Amino acid sequence: MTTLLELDHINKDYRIRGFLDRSTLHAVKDVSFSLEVEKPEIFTIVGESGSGKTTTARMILGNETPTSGHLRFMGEDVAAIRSRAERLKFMARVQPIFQNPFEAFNPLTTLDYFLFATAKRFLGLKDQANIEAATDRALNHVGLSLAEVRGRYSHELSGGQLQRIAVARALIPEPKLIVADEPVSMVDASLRMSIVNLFRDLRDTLGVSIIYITHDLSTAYYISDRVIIMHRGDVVEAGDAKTVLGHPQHAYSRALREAVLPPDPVAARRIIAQRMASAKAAEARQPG
Ligand SMILES: Nc1ncnc2c1ncn2[C@@H]1O[C@H](COP(=O)(O)OP(=O)(O)OP(=O)(O)O)[C@@H](O)[C@H]1O
Repeated sequence: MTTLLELDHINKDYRIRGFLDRSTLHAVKDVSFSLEVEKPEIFTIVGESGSGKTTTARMILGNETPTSGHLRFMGEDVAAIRSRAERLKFMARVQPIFQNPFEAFNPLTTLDYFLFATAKRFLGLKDQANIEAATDRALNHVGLSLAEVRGRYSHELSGGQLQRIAVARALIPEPKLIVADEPVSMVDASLRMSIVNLFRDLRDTLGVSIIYITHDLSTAYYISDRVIIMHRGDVVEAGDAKTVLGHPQHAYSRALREAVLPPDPVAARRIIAQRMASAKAAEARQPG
């Protein structure tokens, strides 16, 4: 087996400068996991707001450097990538998909422009026919074609369609890993499943692995192969998705599963804290 991605005891601290003092925020604490080339999978990171999911994603994408630990992609330490050429090669193989597809595309420019620019930058293509062929191929993987997208602006499409195009853009460089940070939270509820189903198709047809970051347990349960649950920077549970999400062991994971969380993060956090307190109280009442 060849290791695609390895997080080896990763920590990320931020120095917080207060009015009078400084403190350290441990955003990610001792996270370790790895993905294999030969076994493409949907690896999901679940947690509420502030649990360290995005920081972990940013480190995997090479946009943040771990405070300690090693993050390796295809055996190479990501923090050691220095040259522009090496960086471009890494970026082609590890592609991001972000939460808000409307922010991903400049509203004043047609969508095909971005797709062509990606093909030129990462595939080094110069000939327009080749650029268009690569773009069309990527769009076909998400159920679209260049003919449907050509000349259109982001405001002409729905969030769901636009997120599909964002997935197509990520596919153009032929990545081995996609890091999707809350990719469906701004998409209409009725279209969420179709986007996550797409991830499953990409895993199976293209052999691409996906790090799926979400606070949505239902899509996580439905598509994930493996899952880790993060809480305040710690991995509190890890393993096969159906086992972890179906039979959560940790009080926080159980609270997450049982909570039907409101969209307001403060209210969601309050509910989780209440449920954890009652779970702890129930555990304390258990004899032995
Ligand atoms: N650049 C930064 N400087 C200081 N603190 C940061 C920075 N980035 C993140 N943090 C803090 O690190 C913690 C983890 O944040 P992170 O964004 O990784 O969580 P998250 O689970 O992705 O939440 P969300 O879904 O809200 O993005 C939070 O307390 C956050 O405020």
